[in-house]
Amino acid sequence: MANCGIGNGEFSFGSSGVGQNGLAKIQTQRKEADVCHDDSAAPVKAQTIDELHSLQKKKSAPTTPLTDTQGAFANNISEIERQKLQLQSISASLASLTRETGPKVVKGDPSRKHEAPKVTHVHHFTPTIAVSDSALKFTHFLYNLSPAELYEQAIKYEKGSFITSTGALATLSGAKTGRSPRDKRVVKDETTEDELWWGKGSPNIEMDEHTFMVNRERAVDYLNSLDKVFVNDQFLNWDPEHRIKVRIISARAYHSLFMHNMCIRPTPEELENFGTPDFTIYNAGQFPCNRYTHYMTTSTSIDLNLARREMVILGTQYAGEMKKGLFSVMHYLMPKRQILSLHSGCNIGKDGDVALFFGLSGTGKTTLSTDHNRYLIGDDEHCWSENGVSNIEGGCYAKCIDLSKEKEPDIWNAIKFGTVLENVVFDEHTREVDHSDKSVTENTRAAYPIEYIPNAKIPCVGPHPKNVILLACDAFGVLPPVSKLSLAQTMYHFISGYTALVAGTEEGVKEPQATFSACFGAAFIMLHPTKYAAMLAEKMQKHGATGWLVNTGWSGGSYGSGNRIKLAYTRRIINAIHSGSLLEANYKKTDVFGLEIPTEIEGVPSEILDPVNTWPDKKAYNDTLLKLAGLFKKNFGGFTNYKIGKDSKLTEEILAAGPIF
Ligand SMILES: Nc1ncnc2c1ncn2[C@@H]1O[C@H](COP(=O)(O)OP(=O)(O)O)[C@@H](O)[C@H]1O
Ligand SMILES: C=C(OP(=O)(O)O)C(=O)O
Ligand SMILES: [Ca+2]
Ligand SMILES: [Mn+2]
Repeated sequence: MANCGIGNGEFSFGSSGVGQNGLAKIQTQRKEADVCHDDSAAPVKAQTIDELHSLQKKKSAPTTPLTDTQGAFANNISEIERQKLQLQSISASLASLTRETGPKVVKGDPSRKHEAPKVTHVHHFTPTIAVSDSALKFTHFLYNLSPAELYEQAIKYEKGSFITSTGALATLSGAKTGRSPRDKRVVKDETTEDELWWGKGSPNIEMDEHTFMVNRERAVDYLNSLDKVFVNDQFLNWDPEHRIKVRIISARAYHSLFMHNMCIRPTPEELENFGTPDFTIYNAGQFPCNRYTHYMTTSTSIDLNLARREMVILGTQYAGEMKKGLFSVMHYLMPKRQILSLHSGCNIGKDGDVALFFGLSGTGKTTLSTDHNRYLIGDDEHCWSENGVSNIEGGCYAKCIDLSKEKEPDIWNAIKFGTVLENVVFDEHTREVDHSDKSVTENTRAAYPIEYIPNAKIPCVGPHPKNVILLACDAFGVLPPVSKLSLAQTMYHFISGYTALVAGTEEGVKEPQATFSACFGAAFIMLHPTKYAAMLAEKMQKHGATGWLVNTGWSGGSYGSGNRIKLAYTRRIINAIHSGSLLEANYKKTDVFGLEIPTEIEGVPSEILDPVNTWPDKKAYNDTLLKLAGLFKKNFGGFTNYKIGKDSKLTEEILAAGPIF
């Protein structure tokens, strides 16, 4: 028997018969010969506790197998050389540009002094004596840690980090729980002055190169002053021809795990050959910007410098800034290569039919692209090139407020070990998350690797889209649940980018409010909206894609009196689009917006398909419809002087595709 229970044998407080303070060994009646020995396993091969602990961990397996031609010795040399180059690269990234060349960097956790660092630091063999204290300090960096290592870092060192009952890492993003679009600045230089969209309606608030450098220095000095920083080297874009290498330097394990999940994770082999990143983010979000600095209006600044290929984050820890910041960069880089960048979700059916889901935050991109009957390509950011579509990211970022297992099972099940759960509330003992609790924010989020969705399509690429679905969460409750669009109407609604912003994702939005955001993502586009619109029209035409407008918002009245359209109905509408059955339905045309609406869809009550039926007060409906149409017209006024594409015929058609009243 291997189990020595109390009363069966002996128990003592010392290691020998007599305790250190001389207490006699406690003896039960049993004689020595009867003592039960646990001999079910061989004794550990260690003489000391430290030795025992050293047995627990083994070195990660070499990622590149030793080849016969190179031999172990040759490989060893190149491995040392490779690690030296990596240290130099990271030191260069963290360099102060006004003082010494770059900090002395050491790989590994400074708290684990007894574990010899994997590589010794880079020496700067300068004959001069260091002129600043910062030159004497080492910067420890934790490079592409695994989720388990990042969990330990977060739980040990970051307040507000806990493991939930399903294994996710609950974290707090601090004072900011949504993006800060009014604090996003872009360096205006000779090139970007002409290339980018500036002025009214543009998300690009200008800053000069010098101010960028002031903020960059502030962030770099802050990061170098810390005990350690996290470095992520990862990729964007699943299209191998147009893959972008990104480096994210951050102060929090939370940020490192978030980006581990959201960007494409390199294989060990890809990491060995990573080289110099194409773009670098300095996330010093815990540290504010300095309001005495020119252009700074708050303590928050998210600064993009395209010439330097760098982004600096000060004064916000909301992780979405990093993901959406990189999305802005892609909105600049990809169109230069004739590739259209899209703020859309994307999935593909079993027969290979691809659908895009455009929409602003909270309109349903993540919810509707995550469909148990289809393969998920991505939930938020895509490219459409000559080769078809590709996801930019390696993960999803789902809203969690009121998340239910029944309505969104795949997202629910993705909230497990490795997933970052932001700003949720949980039971202090059971660690069960209450997804209805808005105590911290309404914008609670889960960030998980895309393979946590069981039917993810990996690699995340697909052929040219068949359906282009424009999602609008209409808080006025007057847009039909679904309309079939002509190409001109698709372009009109794409450029308009209408929705009602749902509270939370952007700072300062407490109630849903009507908003127009060009290309369903004006906060992220860098060029004039008509550039993206022209590319979309050209691609839709060339590949014969059908446009649809789906209202995932209110029905039977505006926000406050009506109700949000049931997710189950929206899913059936979307199913009918995917299957092709909706294309064959009977249609009628609505007044004012001139939208083609189906008279019947399987599984959806026919009366809700024309919103006028759902409003008890018909006059209120008509007034609201005209009010919204007026808002559309006013907004589109800003675009009437632009030509879309080479074809002035299309431009005229688009102008005529808006509401008529
Ligand atoms: N009819 C509906 N269609 C889509 N989403 C709905 C609907 N009704 C409620 N929702 C909720 O709205 C939210 C949509 O958010 P999400 O899919 O994350 O938007 P996005 O990815 O576009 O930011 C989810 O919380 C979802 O549960
Ligand atoms: C992360 C965001 O994306 P979305 O809400 O579109 O999923 C955001 O807008 O901050
Ligand atoms: Ca989004
Ligand atoms: Mn989303």
